[in-house]
Amino acid sequence: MKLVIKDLTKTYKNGVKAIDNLNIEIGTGMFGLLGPNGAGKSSLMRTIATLQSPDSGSITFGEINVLEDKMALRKVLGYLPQSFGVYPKMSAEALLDYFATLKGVSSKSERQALVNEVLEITNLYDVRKKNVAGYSGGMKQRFGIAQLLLNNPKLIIVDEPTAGLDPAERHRFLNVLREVGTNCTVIFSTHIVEDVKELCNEMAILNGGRILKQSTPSKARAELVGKIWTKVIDRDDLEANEAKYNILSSNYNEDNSLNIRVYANAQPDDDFKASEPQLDDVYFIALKQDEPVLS
Ligand SMILES: Nc1ncnc2c1ncn2[C@@H]1O[C@H](COP(=O)(O)OP(=O)(O)OP(=O)(O)O)[C@@H](O)[C@H]1O
Repeated sequence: MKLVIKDLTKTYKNGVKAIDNLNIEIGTGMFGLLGPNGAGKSSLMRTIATLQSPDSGSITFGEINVLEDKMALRKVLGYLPQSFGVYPKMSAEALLDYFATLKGVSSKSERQALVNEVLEITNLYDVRKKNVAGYSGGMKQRFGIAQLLLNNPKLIIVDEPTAGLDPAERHRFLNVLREVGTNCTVIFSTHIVEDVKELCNEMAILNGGRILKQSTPSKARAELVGKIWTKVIDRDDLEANEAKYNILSSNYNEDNSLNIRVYANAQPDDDFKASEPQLDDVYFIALKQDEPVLS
């Protein structure tokens, strides 16, 4: 099923235009929505999840007119918000059983089978008897996925789920999401380029409430072949180089020199070496091209 968003706009009461005439089509699979803080990711996700209304535009998911038939969308939606709030002192197993009851699964044995299944998928089965309130950040995020899987969603929205997770927990979380995302539409928002690289078959870069680019990670990188150049410079020369070249990023080397990555259609000068394009380059170029031109 395809999610189609047309001419979507949302301005908050304080005058901030968080979504600005946004158009996008998202098909089955893992879709990464990449953007810096304040880009409008949460606003877009909350709007798709029917938790807030836009000023104008349309959203359809398959046959469902999302803005007009909110209940129909909610039946097929699994949503993990950026912060889930406070958990009661209940075991994961008991809490999931309670959620399943709320979702209308009245048979105890059916609930048990369902709860066990989602605990297995999210790798929480061994810790099912522990209080969710005492779970680590990563376990809580996986629990968030377990609860949304209870109603077998066709559209899953997860808002910056890896923020604040340590590398091992992040890895475990991404593995769970990868498994979940094989036969439905998963929209995953993040400001971490690496998340998209590891997980998503489609991606879009969002800033200022607009889609700057939509592509696949590999296509987006392929477009930059022959256009990314690196050079080692003295750290004191950064400003001079910034004035001369289109620098995308710079990293310190052990000897305190800097490795700069530059975007240019041809080798800027003899000291530059061609470099294989990375997804970070795609992201930084999209954001740079979106910067207002100062006069
Ligand atoms: N309820 C609100 N009222 C007013 N302004 C808001 C509200 N929610 C978000 N904003 C503003 O809208 C813009 C987009 O915010 P949003 O939270 O959608 O971005 P984001 O990409 O999810 O960023 P972050 O990663 O920081 O959550 C920001 O300028 C933010 O300050």
